[in-house]
Amino acid sequence: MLLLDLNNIHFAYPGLGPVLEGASMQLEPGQRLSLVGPNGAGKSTLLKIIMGLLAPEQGTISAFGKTCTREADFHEVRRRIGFVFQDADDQLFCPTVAEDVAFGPLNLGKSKQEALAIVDNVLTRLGLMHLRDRVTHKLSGGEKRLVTLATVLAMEPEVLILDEPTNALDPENYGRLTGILKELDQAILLVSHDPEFRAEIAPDGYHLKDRELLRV
Ligand SMILES: Nc1ncnc2c1ncn2[C@@H]1O[C@H](COP(=O)(O)OP(=O)(O)OP(=O)(O)O)[C@@H](O)[C@H]1O
Repeated sequence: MLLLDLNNIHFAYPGLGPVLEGASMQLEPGQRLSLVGPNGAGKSTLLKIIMGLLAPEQGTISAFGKTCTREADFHEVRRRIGFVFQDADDQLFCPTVAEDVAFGPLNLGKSKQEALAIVDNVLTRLGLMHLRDRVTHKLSGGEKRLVTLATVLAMEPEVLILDEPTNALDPENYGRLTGILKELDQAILLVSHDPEFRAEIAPDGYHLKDRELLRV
């Protein structure tokens, strides 16, 4: 079963020229793919289409073997795909790190005790226990990036989508991130302008060029 199967996607923002014209891509279980292309090519737009935040004018999106058409279909997609946004501030909104990491599991119906166990488990795995009780908005940019990844992993997603995950990371935290990603079993789709990072995590993938996706 394909985790993601996009076929012939066409998309334009209202009143503007086309961003995607016949884009197709597939993601298989355990696969790690990168998505590259110049600034403004439409990478973030494509990720938003996958998550059902933008609707294509033409084409089909299947996730986990099911065609997604209605908004309700994408609720399941958003539960099963963990999306790490480009800007951590869009994703962290609780007073403390522990509360931010617990938010997703609590939302999925876990008890307070279960959620706290998940918080300690995920933060320990990522080597971030020292940040557990810190005030989220006072963290550094790099710390926020890693905490964002913790909030996403706490929900045990089946696929991870990472938009420029190495932004704001110093060499130590860059190394920590690559170490974490290599350990994960989840399929990964990552957008990154960093060739060293792509070579390490997802050397294969798609190039978004002339509004289409080419396998590279
Ligand atoms: N909400 C919007 N309304 C109108 N146009 C938009 C909107 N969001 C993006 N665009 C335009 O759509 C095109 C694709 O943008 P997108 O953000 O998907 O590119 P990208 O490949 O992710 O770029 P980058 O590498 O700079 O992050 C750009 O020309 C951008 O200006």
